[in-house]
Amino acid sequence: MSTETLEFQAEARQLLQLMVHSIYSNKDIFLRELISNASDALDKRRLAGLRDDRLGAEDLRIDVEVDNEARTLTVRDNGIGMSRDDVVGLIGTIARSGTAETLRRLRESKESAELIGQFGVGFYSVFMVADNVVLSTRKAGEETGVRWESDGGGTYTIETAEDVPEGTSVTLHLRPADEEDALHDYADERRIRELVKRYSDFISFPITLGDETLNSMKALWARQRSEVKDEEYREFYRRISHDWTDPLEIIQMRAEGTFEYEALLFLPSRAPHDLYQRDARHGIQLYVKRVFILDDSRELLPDHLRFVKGVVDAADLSLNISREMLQQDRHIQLIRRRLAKKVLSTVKDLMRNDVEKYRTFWREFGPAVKEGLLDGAEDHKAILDIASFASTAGDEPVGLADYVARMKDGQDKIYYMTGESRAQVENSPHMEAFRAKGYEVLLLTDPVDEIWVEAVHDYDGKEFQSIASGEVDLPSEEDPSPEKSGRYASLLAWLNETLDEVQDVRLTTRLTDSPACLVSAAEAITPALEKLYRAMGQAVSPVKRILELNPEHPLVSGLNSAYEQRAADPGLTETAELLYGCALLAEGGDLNDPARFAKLFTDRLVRTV
Ligand SMILES: Nc1ncnc2c1ncn2[C@@H]1O[C@H](COP(=O)(O)OP(=O)(O)OP(=O)(O)O)[C@@H](O)[C@H]1O
Repeated sequence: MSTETLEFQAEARQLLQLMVHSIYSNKDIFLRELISNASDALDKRRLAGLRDDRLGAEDLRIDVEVDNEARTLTVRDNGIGMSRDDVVGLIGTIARSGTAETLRRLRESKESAELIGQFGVGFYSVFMVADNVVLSTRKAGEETGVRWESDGGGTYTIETAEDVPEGTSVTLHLRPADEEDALHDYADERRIRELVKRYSDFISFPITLGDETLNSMKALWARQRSEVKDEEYREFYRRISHDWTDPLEIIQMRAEGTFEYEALLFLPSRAPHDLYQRDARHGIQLYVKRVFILDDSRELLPDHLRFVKGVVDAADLSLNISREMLQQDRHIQLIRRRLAKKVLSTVKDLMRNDVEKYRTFWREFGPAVKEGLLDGAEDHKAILDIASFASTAGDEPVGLADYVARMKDGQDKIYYMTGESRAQVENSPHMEAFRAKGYEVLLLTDPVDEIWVEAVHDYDGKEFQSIASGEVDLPSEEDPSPEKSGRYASLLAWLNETLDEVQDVRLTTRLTDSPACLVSAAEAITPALEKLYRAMGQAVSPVKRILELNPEHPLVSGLNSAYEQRAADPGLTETAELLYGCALLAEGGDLNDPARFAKLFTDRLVRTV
């Protein structure tokens, strides 16, 4: 058979370069990557066998062989194998999205090694320890096999091979050991034994070296928590999550009775890069009686908990269950509800007992969890219970229960303001009276906050109230006196007519230092939400807002007197425009015509110098 020489795809080549000139400290991990791939291939084979007798295989296993003389190490499985196209497409290419980005991060990052596994580039890690690699494989059910070989440079060779058994074997020609470079002697059986035990003990297929089985094969989720070492959990987490940081929290569950299942879940300690991408992978694998069935099982946890990783092993499902069937299955829905509850209650415990961990969790995943406030009401209360928000009360985020406990006498609402940043919200004029009177205000600055506050009515019977929309009714606050309103009546009417941008002009007690602010009508959408809808491509007609004036401010009272004396003065119209513009700028809004504002403003300044 003729041998073909092919080039690695450009990104793959770059990645190989990184591996060959590896500066990563932990080169041991190549073995775990190979075993992990072999185990995946065995899972696929077992599943294929369940669905098609011809693909079944006895004695699924992973064999490791070392040849000290030849300095080779082979990892062989009798799993699903690969066709020629598979080899070219999967091994010669990095097919997953985000590769360019990954490479950039790999090059720049100090924690580079931690990124290798995350993006499905595991196989290439063999070039950290080998200067030549041969992969022989035959796909289950196919007649002929394939032999692939590369030294990790720009090219590889590929040829048809007749005498290859079903499954895959990968033979590494090992580079000379160099302890200084943390390149150990991987032809040393003791080392191999130790590495398999450390990294791959829980793999559910036997991993053998000669006659010896190296791993215990115990499914971690079926073992008592007290029997499992933290290190074993961490390794397992790494395998299923491709995240090299340790998990934040481990959750183990077991349900007995009519419908039995076991679950082992992990809360990661940092958000994956694709958390907010629509096609982001979910982290739950489904097993049925220890047999791997599916990963990326979206049905097992609601979307807003998509970052949770782990395994669910259900005893009573059919091995033939498909994704479509999962969506319909009543038991699955039950599991989903229980898992979601358990995750939220675990976070609640952290909030009480381990604030550091809780804070990490909420910082990384809070915005995703809050998406759960937008759909069915099921977990609203549990989500609000574990939510925390920046607040005017201090630098640390506060929970709603704490907010409610601190509410002032007579206060019956939870005050909040949404916006793009803490500074913007905190310095906005709307905050003035609340600050002056000592009311705590929550500062909601995640984009999702704009939406959920519309959907959720109250917490613990206390209504959410935006301080930037509707009328403020601070307890014990009096409305601007009727007498004062009378004195300002003609100014208000005139401004209302003059300023096209506003829907109404009125007096307020909301302000102490600023002359004016803009508020949304109680039922209207906020400017931020308007912006958000536009960004999502929805047509929204511009929403007019209400200009509120502080009658105690010299600019407002002065304008009132001036208007009484010389209503026809065109300078007053400019003052009105400037007043409106200042109110918009103060809350971080965008002026319609910044050049005109700057000009009017400059003209005024000229008169003062
Ligand atoms: N022993 C094997 N048997 C069958 N297919 C394999 C084997 N090893 C690798 N492959 C195929 O090659 C693909 C690429 O492997 P690689 O290790 O580079 O990435 P991955 O396994 O997808 O991601 P990760 O290593 O991060 O889990 C695998 O997804 C799998 O389809």
